[in-house]
Amino acid sequence: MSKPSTLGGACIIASVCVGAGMLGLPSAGAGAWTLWTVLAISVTMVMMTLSGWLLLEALKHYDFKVSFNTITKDVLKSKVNAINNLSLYFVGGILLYAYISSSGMIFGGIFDINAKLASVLFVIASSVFVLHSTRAVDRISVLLIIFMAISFIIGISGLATNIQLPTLLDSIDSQTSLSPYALAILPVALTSFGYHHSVSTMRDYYRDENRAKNAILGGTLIALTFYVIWVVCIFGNLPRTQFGPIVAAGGSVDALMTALGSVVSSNSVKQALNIFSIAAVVSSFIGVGLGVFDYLADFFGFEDTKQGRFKTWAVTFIPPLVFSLFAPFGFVAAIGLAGAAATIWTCIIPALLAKKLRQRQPEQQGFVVPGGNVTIYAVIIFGVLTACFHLLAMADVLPIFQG
Ligand SMILES: N[C@@H](Cc1ccccc1)C(=O)O
Repeated sequence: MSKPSTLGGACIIASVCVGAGMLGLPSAGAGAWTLWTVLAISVTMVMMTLSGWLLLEALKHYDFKVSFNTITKDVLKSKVNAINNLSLYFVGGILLYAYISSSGMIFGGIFDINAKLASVLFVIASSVFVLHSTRAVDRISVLLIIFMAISFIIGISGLATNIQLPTLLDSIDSQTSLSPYALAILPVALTSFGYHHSVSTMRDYYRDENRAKNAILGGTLIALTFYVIWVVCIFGNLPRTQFGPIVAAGGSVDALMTALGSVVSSNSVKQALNIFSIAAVVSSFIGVGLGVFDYLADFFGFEDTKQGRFKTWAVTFIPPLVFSLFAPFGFVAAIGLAGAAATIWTCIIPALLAKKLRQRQPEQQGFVVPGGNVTIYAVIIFGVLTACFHLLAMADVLPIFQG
């Protein structure tokens, strides 16, 4: 059998990364604008790659099939593992919540119905695939990814040819200092580079840490490339001053698309961007939904029968739906909150695992992340600060861009 290619694994990691975070980046970065946003996402990419590598290094002491859950329980004990699991579930739940809220607004607008009714109909229609089987999700995902790829290319090339340098660099409004806004991007950027539940899958896929390491780096590099193109194309077309209504709408995807629609003259580019955003929301909803579904089925011990799957469906989708109907609080805020929680299992726990295992076995063989303890502390500090930035932004302590 031929060995799996590094590029294949890199694409898997990139497709796990690309999702809600990417859709939230333009609104989260509007305050800091192009240069600071690109800097913030680049720093995040480096830290999130290192944290994935630290998890990989920790896993090398175990069997290829060993998962995140098992290693955390073994090295850091049950209490920390419970926190790890809780934050994993929380991130899945809040991402579903964000998708349900934005799909309600998108489809409510398209079909001219109430957004809440649209959310309910969206959940029923899309979660059917998850309820049916992983195979159904696999099929529909391929279709959605084809739609996404084509519409992304058309939409982005339409935007790219229309980039205005003064808009991109915000040189008209050079008086305002943009740097204080850069901190608020980090939680959303952290979400956009979250892939860490797939690290053990990658290791088992290659059965070689060094190749898995390259696939992870390749994946985060592909994601970074997408994000930079995405942000530059949007910031080069939509002036910073026009982000006011988008920020006021909580950075929702449909508000972003409406604003883009007003500055893009080509109808086909407008349509392509709309199709892209819908396909991105639906595919991420189904992808994250399947992850949470499998996780909860295992957690509650629900069987893989019709009745069992229905129970799992209910615990997976009803809580985020109910929250989005009764407590809507904005897309970007939800994505940032996901980042603040994800930092636990994407930065802090991987660094602690590697640290503990380096102490346990000072004579290290095989894959070791470069930089010694400096890398470990840098990842932990980055993770803690990112969570703090989100909490500070929520408490109105960090400057928030209002447009
Ligand atoms: N990166 C994913 C979400 C995610 C976060 C954390 C871990 C795994 C996945 C997205 O932006 O949609």
